[in-house]
Amino acid sequence: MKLTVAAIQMDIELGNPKENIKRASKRIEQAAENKPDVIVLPELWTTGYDLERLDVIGDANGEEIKRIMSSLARQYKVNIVAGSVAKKTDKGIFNTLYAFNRKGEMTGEYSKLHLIRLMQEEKFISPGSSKGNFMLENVPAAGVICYDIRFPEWIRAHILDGASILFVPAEWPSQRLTHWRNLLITRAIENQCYVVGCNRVGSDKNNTFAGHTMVIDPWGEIVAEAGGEEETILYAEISTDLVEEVRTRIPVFEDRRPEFY
Ligand SMILES: O=C(O)CCC(=O)C(=O)O
Repeated sequence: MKLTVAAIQMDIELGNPKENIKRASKRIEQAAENKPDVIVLPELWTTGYDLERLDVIGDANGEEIKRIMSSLARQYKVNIVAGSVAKKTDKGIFNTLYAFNRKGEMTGEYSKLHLIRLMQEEKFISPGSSKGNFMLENVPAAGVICYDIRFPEWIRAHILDGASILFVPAEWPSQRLTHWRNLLITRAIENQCYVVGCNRVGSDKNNTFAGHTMVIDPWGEIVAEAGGEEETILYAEISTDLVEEVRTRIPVFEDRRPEFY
């Protein structure tokens, strides 16, 4: 099966959900003109890392974003991996990814498990507690968020649950671009899966962000990669047959020795 991905590499206006929702909706409309199978957004794209104000500008139970994204998915008959947003609940604020199918039904929800202390995320956001596997058409997929890719055991857990495409919305800073590119490529090689990393561009008061939205195939080859500064929509084709081919050629999953790990 072949799927076309459109990953939206956008700038985010700090603390301004209204403006960011307008921008992202416009980008989704643009991407939909090329009839991709799935559209992807970056991490915390409604608010940016305006952590101190998330209790005011976060989305109560994610309701507004779920409504808008579900309606866009239905309108354009496209799957949407709606990046992540700050979800306010009575148990705390979560950094939560949502996925929708072409009918606008929610197919996945995942709250970031690993919070990045370097950016003080843990002071304002509560960690999730479950995996991000979901079905994309008939293909098992998973979503994790940004810093999560530094934890190979967490990614492997999703792959062992069947995922053959890993979506990674991010707000990854430029100083660590080398880590972003190498971690994504390595996760693709070791798990013999597609990796779609969707990062933002632009700056906030603390960081400049790296862009370099990428799609990597299960052999570790870069199928498409955006630049580091421009807003763009990155298109790439995914072939699930290649996942099977690579896993047959080097049967890593059959050769594992988990009794020793
Ligand atoms: O791990 C990193 O270097 C960056 C992670 C990050 O920016 C995030 O999780 O938002």
